[in-house]
Amino acid sequence: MRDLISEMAGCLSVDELQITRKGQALLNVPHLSLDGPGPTLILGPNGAGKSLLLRCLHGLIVPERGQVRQDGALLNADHKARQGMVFQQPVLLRRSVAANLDFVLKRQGLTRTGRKSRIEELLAEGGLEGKARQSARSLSGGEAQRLAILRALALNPETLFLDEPTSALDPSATQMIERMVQRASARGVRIVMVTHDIGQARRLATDVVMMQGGHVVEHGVAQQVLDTPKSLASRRYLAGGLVT
Ligand SMILES: Nc1ncnc2c1ncn2[C@@H]1O[C@H](COP(=O)(O)OP(=O)(O)OP(=O)(O)O)[C@@H](O)[C@H]1O
Repeated sequence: MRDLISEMAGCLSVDELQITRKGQALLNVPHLSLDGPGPTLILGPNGAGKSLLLRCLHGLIVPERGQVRQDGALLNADHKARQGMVFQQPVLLRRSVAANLDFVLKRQGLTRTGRKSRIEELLAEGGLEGKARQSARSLSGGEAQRLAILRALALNPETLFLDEPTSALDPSATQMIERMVQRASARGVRIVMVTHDIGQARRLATDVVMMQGGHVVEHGVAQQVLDTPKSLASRRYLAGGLVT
């Protein structure tokens, strides 16, 4: 089963990735391969380059050097169309909850009836039944983030990138998002998620990428990285120490 899920989700990798601004190296990743069976969580201090890496993997930023590959092929428009991204602040249309979902479902060419039943399914998945007609802008922070995730999932992505999706949410709202992430992962969606929440990494991750200063300082099985980190930077970060 693990092999099957891994095969479904494919392999995302980067080689010789470099981003510099004004002569300063912001990201320098010689190689990283994300091909584990479950969620990858990316951790590290502020400014470590986590969001930049996520944006490169999603093709939002084109690095001046290096390559991003999906299943060995250079990341292309087809790959990107099968990726979804959710940001820390949900970006929603000034429309109803249902219309936000309908907007993306129309791109899949579903009939009106098909879209209606898919919207119902998605609302149930996100615990937003009864909110279909409510303005998306009037949702609570947790509800809005769930809608943002549903909108990304509506396109049946192979890979879902999440950049600190729960950093502004309370524990119960966070738990709802984590369950959505776990269910998506169990359905074979590759999850790549940035977090500062070490407990969240323990709850969700199969593998953990630790970053510092634009470098991947460690990547391995979640429990090993979190319990017995090899690098000093990881040990300091996980101990809550100052990482410079
Ligand atoms: N467009 C840009 N121009 C110049 N510098 C940038 C740009 N985007 C990011 N940076 C810098 O790159 C570094 C890494 O930023 P990034 O947002 O990836 O960090 P992060 O690990 O996600 O941090 P945080 O946990 O605070 O969100 C930071 O020093 C940031 O200021």
